Amino acid sequence: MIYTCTLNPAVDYVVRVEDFQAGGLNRSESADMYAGGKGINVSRVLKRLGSDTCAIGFAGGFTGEFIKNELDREGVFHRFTSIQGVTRINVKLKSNAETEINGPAPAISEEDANRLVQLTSELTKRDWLHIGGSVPSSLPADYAGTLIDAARSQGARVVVDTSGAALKALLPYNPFFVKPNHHELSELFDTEINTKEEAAFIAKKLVDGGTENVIVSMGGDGAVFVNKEGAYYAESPKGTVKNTVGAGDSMVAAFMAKIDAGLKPHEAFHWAVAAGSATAFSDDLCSKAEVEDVYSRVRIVKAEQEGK
Ligand SMILES: Nc1ncnc2c1ncn2[C@@H]1O[C@H](COP(=O)(O)OP(=O)(O)O)[C@@H](O)[C@H]1O
Ligand SMILES: O=P(O)(O)OC[C@H]1O[C@](O)(COP(=O)(O)O)[C@@H](O)[C@@H]1O
Repeated sequence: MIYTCTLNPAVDYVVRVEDFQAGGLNRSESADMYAGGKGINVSRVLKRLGSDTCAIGFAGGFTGEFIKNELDREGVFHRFTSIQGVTRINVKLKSNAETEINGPAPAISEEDANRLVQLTSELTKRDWLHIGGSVPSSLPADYAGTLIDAARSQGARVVVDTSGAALKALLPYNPFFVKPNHHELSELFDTEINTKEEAAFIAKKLVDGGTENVIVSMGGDGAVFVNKEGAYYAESPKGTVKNTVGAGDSMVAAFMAKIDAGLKPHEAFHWAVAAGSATAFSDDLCSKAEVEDVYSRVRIVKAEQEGK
């Protein structure tokens, strides 16, 4: 079972405005709400791809109820730890450009935090623990590390999809897989990554440091995969981009699903790029059929030298 842990889930409120004017009255053409947050998106895609998954994390208030109801509707199993506060709403404004406003997290009590640690300590060596998204500031700085230790005590496999200080703090735990985008990787190494070669060079540093598999996603420019065996580059297929929210999460879901099904890491990478692009080309997250359709249009090539 792949457990996805979203410490700071969100209702994603997606509004489309024809020609957005900052400071003026704008009327939206459409407004849709989705159960969001990195792990929740990953679980939704895993379910669509036919993998066993369970979404965990903290949820509270009417927005927390909305998320649980949506997951029920899609048949995604979940075991959220209930909190007193209200789960945030993240605004995704689609106009001439895509603008995102991600809200702060509600406070998490020590008791609720401990209940989630207890839950992750019940995972077994057949399970995965995916930790995704931002970490509420009310939690202790080493909280996500505590979750990892708890899950690993029984042998669960750990995947990390966070950014900034949270990602930096979790790398010493040697995750099985991380998927920063090139901006997040640039920030982590205080550098600027513009090309696939540069992304592979920096990703190899993560592999040398103990992370087993690294995908660096680069939006419409594709992605790079690096592990101990070498590096691969992928081009994103061309298509009409409708929504890139959750494209990265879709990649992560497909990579885990295919490794879990026994594929080699570079083959799982091929599926991961297909899933990312399939989501970019659809209004919501990708379906299995959409991923299969895009798969044949993804080109991956092995880099000539490891890390190049
Ligand atoms: N404009 C696009 N055209 C085609 N594929 C895309 C586009 N944007 C994203 N993707 C696909 O989704 C993946 C993840 O997107 P990216 O924006 O890098 O991740 P994140 O959502 O984590 O920032 C990319 O590697 C690519 O496969
Ligand atoms: O926890 P964070 O970093 O604020 O991110 C949460 C947001 O990221 C998402 O999970 C989308 O992530 P990606 O676009 O990176 O796949 C949204 O659903 C959510 O609003």
